[in-house]
Amino acid sequence: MKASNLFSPQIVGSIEIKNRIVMAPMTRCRAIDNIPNELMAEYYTQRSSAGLIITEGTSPSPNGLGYARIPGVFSEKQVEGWKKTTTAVHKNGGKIIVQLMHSGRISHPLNMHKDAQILAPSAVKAAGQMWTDLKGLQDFVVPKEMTPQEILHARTEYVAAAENGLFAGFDGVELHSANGYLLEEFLSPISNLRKDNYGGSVENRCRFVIEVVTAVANAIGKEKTGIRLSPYGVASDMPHYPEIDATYDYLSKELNKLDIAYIHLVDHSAMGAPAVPLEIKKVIRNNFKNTIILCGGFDKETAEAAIESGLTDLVAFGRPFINNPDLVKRFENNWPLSQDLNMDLFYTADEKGYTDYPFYKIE
Ligand SMILES: Cc1cc2nc3c(=O)[nH]c(=O)nc-3n(C[C@H](O)[C@H](O)[C@H](O)COP(=O)(O)O)c2cc1C
Repeated sequence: MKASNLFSPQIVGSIEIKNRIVMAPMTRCRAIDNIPNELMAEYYTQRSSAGLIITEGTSPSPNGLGYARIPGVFSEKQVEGWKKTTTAVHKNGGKIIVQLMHSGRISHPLNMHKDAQILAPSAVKAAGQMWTDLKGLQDFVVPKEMTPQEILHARTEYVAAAENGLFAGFDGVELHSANGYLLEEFLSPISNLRKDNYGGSVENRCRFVIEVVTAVANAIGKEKTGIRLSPYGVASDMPHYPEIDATYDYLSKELNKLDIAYIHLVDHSAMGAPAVPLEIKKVIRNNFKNTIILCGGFDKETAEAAIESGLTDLVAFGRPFINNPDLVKRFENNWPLSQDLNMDLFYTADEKGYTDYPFYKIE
């Protein structure tokens, strides 16, 4: 039998990782008062045999805390809270990156501090609803169109949060420019109707993302900076538009010029979304010379094949890491994966369905 290619050490930017298995970012809503806690440290530590952990979406700003109980990394308490996770993961030999997720229009006032604002490139409401702890499911609201000053301010919030992330002990930062949140809202001409130099042409729609990446890379180092993209993704009401290919072709070329550590590409077809055309994955792969991470619906065999084909360097696994804290060991030993994934407990508040999934036991 051919040896697996999943277990060779790699270097991502400046981060040395022990295998090619990445734990995908997953919001789990355990951060009571938006502050990372001991329970979260335990959850990530259980999964620290991954070559690289990418945390759940973590807000750089009070304005980006759209969901109930998601963490931030903009206050001193949040930074102190995250240190518990980074210290424990490092002690266990793992590497961990914080995903900066500004939820933009995918927010509800009931989830946010009363002085926070729901901001987006344009005042275009997303279709759909979101969970609030106070009143259950609620419709999205019309966001406030960002002024040029608010755009500048949001960029400074990303930079401060990235710096806080390193101070909290993270090995790097992933900018969440996927799945319909603030950064992707700028990329799409359906959520971005601006008439200034942040809207209209491909170059203008990519401007905010490129400015944020540039500023973060300048602040913490390009070798510690990555980005997540979801071309053709439809999550959070992001319909397809005719210039998708042109947008991601341009964006990936610009990201290559910035020489950042990685691009993390998402394909949610395994979750019922339309498939991401292979062609756009290849375009991004060819345009971008540093590390590519692919994510979405992989198992051990398809991950090995994707690496073998040259389409990606690393593979991220999301749901399999929830109910298989020892996913890496199971892959290494060809042990069966757990089948009991409880989706009802994805976003609840306590340890059930979070830190209580068992490690594999040989009978
Ligand atoms: C419970 C849950 C929470 C998620 N939260 C995030 C998130 O915070 N940020 C993000 O970029 N993707 C998020 N995702 C998407 C995953 O990172 C991943 O792309 C998706 O689960 C597909 O990979 P899989 O088929 O291996 O599960 C989430 C997925 C799940 C299941």
